[in-house]
Amino acid sequence: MRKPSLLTAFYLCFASMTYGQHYSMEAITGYPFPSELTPAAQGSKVAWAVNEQGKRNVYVATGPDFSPRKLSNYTQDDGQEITSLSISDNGKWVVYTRGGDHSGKDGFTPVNPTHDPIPPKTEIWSVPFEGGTAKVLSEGDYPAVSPHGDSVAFIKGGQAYIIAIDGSAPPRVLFSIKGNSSSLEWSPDGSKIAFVSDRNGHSFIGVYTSATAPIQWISPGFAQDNSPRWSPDGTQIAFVRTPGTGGAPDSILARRHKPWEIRVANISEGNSTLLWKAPATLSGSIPTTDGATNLHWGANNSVTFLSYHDGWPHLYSIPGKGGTPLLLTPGNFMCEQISLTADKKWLVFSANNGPSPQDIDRRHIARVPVDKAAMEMLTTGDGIETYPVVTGDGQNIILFTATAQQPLLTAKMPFGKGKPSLISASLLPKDFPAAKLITPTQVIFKAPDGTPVHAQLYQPAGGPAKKPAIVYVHGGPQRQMVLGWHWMDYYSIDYALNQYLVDNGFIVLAINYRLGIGYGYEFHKPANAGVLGASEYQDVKAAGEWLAAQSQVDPKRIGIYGGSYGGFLTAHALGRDSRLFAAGVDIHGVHNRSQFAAPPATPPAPDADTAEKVALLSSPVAYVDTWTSPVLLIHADDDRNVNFNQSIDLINRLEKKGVNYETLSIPDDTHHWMKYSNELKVNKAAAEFLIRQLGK
Ligand SMILES: CSCC[C@H](NC=O)C(=O)N[C@@H](C)C(=O)O
Repeated sequence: MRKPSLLTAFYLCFASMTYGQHYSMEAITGYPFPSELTPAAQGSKVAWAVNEQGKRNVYVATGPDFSPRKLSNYTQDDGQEITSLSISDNGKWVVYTRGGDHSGKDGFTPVNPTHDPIPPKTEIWSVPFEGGTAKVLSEGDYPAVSPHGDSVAFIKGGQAYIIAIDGSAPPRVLFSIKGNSSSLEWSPDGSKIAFVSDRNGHSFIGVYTSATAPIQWISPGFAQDNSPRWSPDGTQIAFVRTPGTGGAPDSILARRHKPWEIRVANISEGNSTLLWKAPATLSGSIPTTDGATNLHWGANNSVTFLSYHDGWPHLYSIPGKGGTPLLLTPGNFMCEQISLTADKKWLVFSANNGPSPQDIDRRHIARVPVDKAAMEMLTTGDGIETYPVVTGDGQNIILFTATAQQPLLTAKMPFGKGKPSLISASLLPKDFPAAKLITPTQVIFKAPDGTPVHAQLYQPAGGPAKKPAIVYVHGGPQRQMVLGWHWMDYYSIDYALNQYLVDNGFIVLAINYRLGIGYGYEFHKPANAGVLGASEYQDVKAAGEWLAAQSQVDPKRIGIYGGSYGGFLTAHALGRDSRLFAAGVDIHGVHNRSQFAAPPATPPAPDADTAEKVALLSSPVAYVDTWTSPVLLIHADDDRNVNFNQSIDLINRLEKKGVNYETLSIPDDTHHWMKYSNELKVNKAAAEFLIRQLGK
C-alpha cells in the first residue's frame, strides 16, 4: 500500500483531532513518563527522571514554585534508562546510573536496543544541580553519595569502589572481599559504610571504616542478612534476617511460612539482638510487595517496617531498644511507595484507601508519625496519587499524579492539608488526546469459587449496539490496575493501548485477577495458583463470560491480550477456551513452566514428581490441542524476565498443530521496551491484529 505523503498524513492527523476521528497511537503513547523522584536532604530541591518518547533526562526543581528545569541533555531514543537518582545532601550535585534494565534480572547488564556494534555501558554520572555538563564518573551501578557530598561509593563487578563526585580523579577500589557486595549505606556522619556481602546461600552485614581497618562483620551467622539501616546516632544497625539456603528438601506444593526477623546490632560490640520475629503464619511471611520489609530507623528511636501479618501490607513501629510493635496503619488497604522524611519523624506513602468504595481501585497519599498510630489521608478524589516524597525543609510533598485522562505528571502540595497542583504539565505534548479519553468504571464480578474480582470497564460512547470486547490481563502477577493511568511505565503503555482500542470501538475489561495486590493477603497469595495449578485462570475465564453476558457485547467477538504474566494467561485462555476468546495477543508470555516446578535438589523434594505434573498442567503448552483461535505472539530477544525461548517453544507447537498464528520478533530489546520506537511498534501491532480479527 502506497504511504500517504507527509502533507496528507499531517492533514489526516489534524482532521482526526479536530473532527472527532481517531487519534494516532503516536499521540496516545507520546506522554512523558516520570520516575525516580527524589528530594535533597536539606532545603526544597527535588530531582526526577522523565522518559520523553525514549529520550530519558533528569529534571530538577526548587521550591516554592518548583518549575521543572531539564538538567541533562540526552537526545536519542537509545534505550538507556536512568536509575538510582539522588541529590547530594548539600544540594550541589545530582548523581545517577544510566543504562541497564533494572526491572529485570542482572539490572547492571547493558542494553543495546539500537544494535550499536559497540554496545553502551552501564555508567554512573554526575552533574551540578545548578547546571552544567553531565559527566561519566565510571562504569558501575548503585551509587551512594557520601553525606559530605564530595564522593560517590558504587558497585562494579560485585565489589565496592569510590570516586570524587566531580570526577576529578579516577575511581579506586574501596574494598574487595569474598562474595558480591551490595546495598551500600553510609553512616550518618559519613565515616563508615554498611553493606551486604552475598555469599551464595548466606550473607553477612559488613561495615567498612577505612583502608587500614579490617571489615567489621555484624553478628555473622548461618543466615541471609540484608537491608542494613543505621540508627540516627550512627551507633547501631538494624537489619533483616532470613534463613540461609539448605536443609531437607521440602514439599514444593505446600504453602509454607517464609520466616523473617528484625535484629539490631551495636557497632561497638558487633553482636545483635532480636528486635522482632514475624509470626509463623502464611501472612507472616516476609512481604514481597513494594519495598518488601521497608525497614527504616526513624526519630525517637523508632524502627519502622512493613508486614503483611494482619492480612494487609501495613506499617509498624517498634522501639529500637525492643518492645511490642505498634500498628501504624490499621484498615483494609495496602501501603506502598513508602518514604521517610528528612527529620525522620514521618512516613509518607500511597494507599488504596479513602471514603469512596472506588478508592480500593485507586491510590491516595497518606502520612503517619513514626511512633504514633495517627495516620492521615492527605489526598482524596478520583485521581491516582503515587510516589510521595517530602522536601528536605519539610514544607512540601512532591508526588506523581494521574487521572483517567491525564497520564502521570509531577505535582506539589503542602506537607499537610492541601491539594496537589501540577508542576510538569508543560511536558505533555500539545497533541496528547486527553479530552478524547474515557473514564473507566469499577466493575466487581464473582469468580466460580465466589471470589470477588475487581475490574475496570472501558466503554466507548455510542457506536453499534453490539461491540467487540477485549479482556486485558496485567502482568507481574503482583500488580493492580486502577481507575486511571498507572504509575508503572509498563502499565502506562497498556493503559494507552486500552484507551486506543476504545477509541476504535472496543469495550475493554481490565481485570485484577487473584495473585494481584490491593485486596489483602488471601487474594494476593491464593492456593493452587501460578505454577501450582493456575487457579487464577478461573478469574480470566469468568471475565470473558461476564463480557459475553453484557447486552452491548458481541459474544462472538471477545478477545484477550496481556504481557508477561498477562501473556501467560492470554495463552491459557486461547488454549483452553477458544470458543469464548476469538483472538488474542500474547506479549512475551510464559508458556512452559514445567522446568520451574522442581528445582534441582538431592534428594528431590518429596512431591517433586507431582509438582512436575502440576506445573505442566499449569502451563499453556498443555492446551495446544484445543487451541483454535488466532494469536499474535510478540517477544524481544534480550528479555531478562521471560526467556525468548518461551515463545519459540509455543510457536513450534502451534505450527505443528496448525493454529493460525502471527509473530513479531524484536532483536536486542528487553522485557520493558527500552526503546520507545519498539513500544510503539508493539502497541500498533497488537491494536492492528485485534482490530483486524475482531473490530470490523
Ligand atoms: C513467572 S512469570 C514472570 C512475569 C513477569 N514477572 C517479572 O518479571 C512480568 O509479568 N513482568 C512485568 C510485566 C511485571 O513485573 O509487571
